[in-house]
Amino acid sequence: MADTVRADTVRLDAVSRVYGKGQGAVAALREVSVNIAQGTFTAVMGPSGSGKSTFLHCAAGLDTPTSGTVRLGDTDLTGMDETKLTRLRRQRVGFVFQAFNLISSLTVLENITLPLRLAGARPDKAWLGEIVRRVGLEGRTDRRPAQLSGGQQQRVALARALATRPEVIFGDEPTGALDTMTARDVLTLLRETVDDMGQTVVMVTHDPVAASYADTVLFLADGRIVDVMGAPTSDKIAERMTRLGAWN
Ligand SMILES: Nc1ncnc2c1ncn2[C@@H]1O[C@H](COP(=O)(O)OP(=O)(O)OP(=O)(O)O)[C@@H](O)[C@H]1O
Repeated sequence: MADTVRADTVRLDAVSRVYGKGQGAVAALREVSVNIAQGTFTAVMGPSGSGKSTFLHCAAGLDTPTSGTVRLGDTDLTGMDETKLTRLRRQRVGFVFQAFNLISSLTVLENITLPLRLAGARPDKAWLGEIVRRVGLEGRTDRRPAQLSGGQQQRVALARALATRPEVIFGDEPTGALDTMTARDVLTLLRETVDDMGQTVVMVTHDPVAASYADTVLFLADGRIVDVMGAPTSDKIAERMTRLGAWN
């Protein structure tokens, strides 16, 4: 597949995000440009305050850049009103957060199908069965989130993110609340969605081991992409982060 040309799923061109005005203004992103190809797994790392969350929020249509453009496939998000952005996020983007963000009064299956119902789409039973099986939740779909372990809850969140067949899944520290072994299971699942299902995943993380599951690691410092690493290993990532002063 090395000679296959992949389309870009997410594309940022000269994206800047400035919070506040005048003397107190903070440039969280400075002219960031990056293309993220379909069917790839990208990790975003950088010291605290380097702009990782801002990057993710701008790329996912949760925040609007001060300047520059963000594209999802052929769609330019710049200038979209909140109603259109909400629809786009529901139908074309999946999210996995550190805190799982499941609804405690709903069953596992109801949580998984919630984005579909919000988007007014009819759940495709075969597809739901496939993702429930993939994330290893067979036989648990009638439970409530509180009856599941943290790792199982994050699997529900991943299944929920996959339910609408999104063009991209954004993860914000998706393994941040999990113990090491459980985190590895969830990372393996994310990796499999990329390798087996052609999913595109973009994940912010502080953890070099988590980032090593990606194809590419983007390093942010002071609002800029300062390095891009292919074929990452946790040692190479940790060394790069040390040079960025992340752990001083
Ligand atoms: N709503 C806001 N108002 C003002 N400044 C903000 C706001 N959100 C973020 N910032 C500033 O923008 C910069 C980048 O923040 P961001 O949260 O994107 O960094 P981060 O790399 O995700 O940090 P962390 O690893 O600590 O979560 C920081 O200087 C932060 O203080």
